This record gives sequence, C-alpha cells and structure tokens, in this order.
Amino acid sequence: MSLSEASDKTPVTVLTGYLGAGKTTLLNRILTESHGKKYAVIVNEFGEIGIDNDLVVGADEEVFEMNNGCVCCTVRGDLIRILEGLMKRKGKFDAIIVETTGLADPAPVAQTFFIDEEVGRKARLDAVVTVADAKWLTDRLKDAPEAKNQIAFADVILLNKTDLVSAHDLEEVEARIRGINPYARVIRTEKCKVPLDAVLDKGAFDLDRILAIEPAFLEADEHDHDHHGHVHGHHDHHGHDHHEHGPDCGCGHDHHHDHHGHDDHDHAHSHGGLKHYHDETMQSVALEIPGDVDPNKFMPWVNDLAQTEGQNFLRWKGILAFKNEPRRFVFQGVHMILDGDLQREWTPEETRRSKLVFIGKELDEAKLRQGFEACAA
Ligand SMILES: Nc1nc2c(ncn2[C@@H]2O[C@H](COP(=O)(O)OP(=O)(O)OP(=O)(O)O)[C@@H](O)[C@H]2O)c(=O)[nH]1
Repeated sequence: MSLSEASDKTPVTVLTGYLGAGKTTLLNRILTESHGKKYAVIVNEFGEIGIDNDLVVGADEEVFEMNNGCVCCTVRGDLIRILEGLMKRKGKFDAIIVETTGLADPAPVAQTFFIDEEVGRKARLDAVVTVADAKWLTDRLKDAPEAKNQIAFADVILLNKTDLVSAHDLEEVEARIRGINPYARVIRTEKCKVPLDAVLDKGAFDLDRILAIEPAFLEADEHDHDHHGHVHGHHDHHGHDHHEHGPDCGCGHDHHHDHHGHDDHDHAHSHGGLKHYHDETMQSVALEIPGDVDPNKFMPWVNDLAQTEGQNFLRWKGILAFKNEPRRFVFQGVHMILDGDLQREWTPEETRRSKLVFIGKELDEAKLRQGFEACAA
C-alpha cells in the first residue's frame, strides 16, 4: 500500500446485485435524472452478448461493454484497458459507474482500482452499491453464495422491490442483511427510487458514517458478544469452484471462498423489537485505538495481514490517526489488495482516534485486536 492523494481522482461506483434485483433500473435512474453530471458506464455481461447495453438509456453517456470471460481474470484486463482509454479523455465525464453481472463477485472489479497503478492514480473506488431484491433475497442467501458476498461487500444496499413484500417480511430481510453486513447503509426502495447522492460520490465508502454508527448496532446485543467475530469451527468448506479455473490461475483472487449454502442455521435474537440474525459464514469485527497509531508499525502489519489472512477478508476499511500527521489516513482493502490515502485534516472538534472494520469469514477477532493494538503510537 502506498500513500497518495485522493482529491482529484475520478470517483467510480461499482454496481452489483443478484440477477433481476434492479441494477439496470437503478442505472437508468442515474442516467436520466437531471443532475448536470456526465457518467461513463461500463457494463459487464458475464460471458454473453450484452443486452443490458440496449436497455441503458441516456444519450450522452458512453456505455462500454465487457463480454468475455471470468470477471476475475480476463475481465480485469478488459476493465483496465477501458478505464485507461477513459482516463485519456478525462474531463469529458465526472464519474464512472461499473455495472457487474448478477453473478459476478465484485472483488476483482473493486480491486482493479487498487491494483493497476495507472488506473489507481486517476480513479478511486467511491462505493460498492448492491441492489437486493426484497422478495427473493432471503432465498438467494440460502442457495447462492454470490448473493451473500454481494451483501457482505456493499457500502450501500438498496433493498429494492419493497412493493412486493409485507412490512413484516421487509423487517425480516433487512435483519438478515444486517446479520451479514452491519456497516452498509441500507435504503429501502421501490424501483430503485433513491436520492442519487445516497449512492453516488460517497467518498471513501461513507467511512465516517460507518465508523460512527459502527458498534452501536452490534452492541445492542449485549448478551452475546461473539457475533463480533466469533470463529465458528464447523464451516463446511466444500471447495466448490464457481469459476472456470483452478486456484492457480495467478490472478491472486480467492477462488474457494464460497461456503456452500449450508448457512441456513443463522441465529436470531430479539432485543426490544430489533431482530438480530448472526450469519455464521460472514462476520464483522470493529477495532478502535483511542489515539494515534505508528505508521511504521501499522503499514507492515496490514501488509502482512493482507498476505496471510486476505483470503478471508471481503472488505476491510479504516480511518487512522498517524503519529505526527495532521491528516486522516483512510484505508480500504479487498481481500489481499490494499489502498490508502491521506485525506483531509482532523478538525479541532474531532478526537484523534484510529478505527478499523473487517467483514469476512473466519475472522480471528482476538488476533486482529492484538495486532492492531500493537500498532498504537
Ligand atoms: N415490482 C417491482 N419490480 C421492480 C422493481 N424494481 C425493478 N423491478 C423490475 O424487476 C425487473 C428486473 O429489473 P432490472 O433492473 O432489469 O434488474 P437487473 O438487476 O438489472 O437484472 P439483470 O440484468 O438480469 O441482472 C424489471 O422487470 C424491473 O422493472 C420494484 O421496486 N418493484
């Protein structure tokens, strides 16, 4: 991970969600609303002729398609080429939206913005937005590992098609989402009707908000601390490979991360009406140091962590106070790929503190905490 400035990079929104959830509906909304901005749209149709292209409206926007191969390998190459082409014409648009296929794992798409130096200098991953189908999500969480990953991965989740379910069922499905990803902002929508500033240009993944609300949700459940990152010993690793290739394709992506849908034994707890589901295959850990960290300790620690544990981290993010640094260090990771920026200065009203959150599988909270605390300045 290297240090760079975030300021004038083009924001990129990665749009994901299961088949039929409403991604195209959202995209059309973004492109037709009068916002005075120009978006370049990259549509990834997984191994088929892109019909989404025809469905996307908006005369001014340019739509690029990527049609070939596994998103994790060949498509990353395609994406880099398209992005580099776009960057050469910088100034013609304000932001980039990448719509991923309903089946794609968003990780390799998100990682592209950290991995490729040229792309990373000019574009920044703004947020991963997942559209979830209120009617079908609960079923898909049982039978489609991709659906769960997309929820776990998200910064913003549109819980769409609210017109198709009862208020009770909506509560249920939102509680399931929260059990997988307590950090995403969940917005209930019909036909993806949402103020665009809720999904676009969130900046650093809405990190302030995430880290501010953070343990409040989790700690509502005082009787059971282990959902912070309890390591469950009975995961079924069926090793099903949902990609066309084996683990040695060299793309650095985790091809064996799909637990095989045996996760229907989530625990539900109820506290004052707020139902809690703890997803057994997806956990989150939030860590805080009430002060500065030493970058000379932190950087080697996270880089090492990325190598050794990165497979299990879907997303990790943080805001850190580095010793003798007036600016906040904002950091994000997708599996073993990391990115960090020195951003705005800490304001006089803010207490300098350092926070990290992890969303992933088999997180060893005690070990992560110990490692992070050893980085204190
Ligand atoms: N009832 C209802 N239908 C919706 C809503 N939002 C979208 N739809 C419909 O759901 C269908 C799928 O929506 P799309 O936007 O094409 O979904 P998608 O995620 O792009 O689908 P794929 O490209 O197949 O992955 C369309 O017929 C939409 O009109 C909603 O809030 N309520």
